[in-house]
Amino acid sequence: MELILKYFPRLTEKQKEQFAALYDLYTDWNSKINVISRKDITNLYEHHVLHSLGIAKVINFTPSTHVMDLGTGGGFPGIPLAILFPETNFHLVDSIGKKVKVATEVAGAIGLTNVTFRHCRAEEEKEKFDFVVSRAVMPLGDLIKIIRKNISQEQHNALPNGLICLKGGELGQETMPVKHKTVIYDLKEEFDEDFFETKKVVYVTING
Ligand SMILES: C[S@@+](CC[C@H](N)C(=O)[O-])C[C@H]1O[C@@H](n2cnc3c(N)ncnc32)[C@H](O)[C@@H]1O
Repeated sequence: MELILKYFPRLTEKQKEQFAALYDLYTDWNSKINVISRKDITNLYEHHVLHSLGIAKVINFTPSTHVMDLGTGGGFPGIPLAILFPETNFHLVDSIGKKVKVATEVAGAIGLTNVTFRHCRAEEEKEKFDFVVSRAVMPLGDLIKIIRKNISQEQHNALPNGLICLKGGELGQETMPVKHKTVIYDLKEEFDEDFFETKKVVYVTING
């Protein structure tokens, strides 16, 4: 939890309480329904919460922005982002119902009111959003094909609408989209911990 304050020092008391509550909630839910590797639960704040918040080092979502988290699993990056941006709306989608249940239960327990959930394949989701965020779901090219239909034309943010994903060191093997403006941010520039040495945020403009 101190780790989150190290990089996001201006949290409100409510946000601090919400972040602090995640440890017990995820430890409990993860023992029943596996949403993160069991060995990794002690690294929850570094590997999952702070990693999710890497997106906030790239963009400050304006209030009433609509964001879809594609393949949210137990709620990453959607839940940490929803805590950090309480006036932004997050729609968390996953094709596995029991994972959506964990995300729903955690969000309910900490009183998040800016999140909605849907158990479906993202291919079936027809709503429009300003941004789609995603971590560890599928290669960039496949993501772009699926979410092109979901990106709204109306712009409300400093960056044009598009896709923002968290990627690991495997990025070298991924084909970069040729038709879309793409910017890669190194999280090692933002966070000192070794875990972030190879971690990137990839931002792809769609309808910019
Ligand atoms: C490796 S997990 C990552 C979960 C979460 N984003 C995280 O980082 O902890 C990938 C998730 O993507 C979901 N997924 C894969 N393809 C999907 C699709 N087409 N539509 C919705 N969810 C999908 C899977 O059900 C799974 O929960």
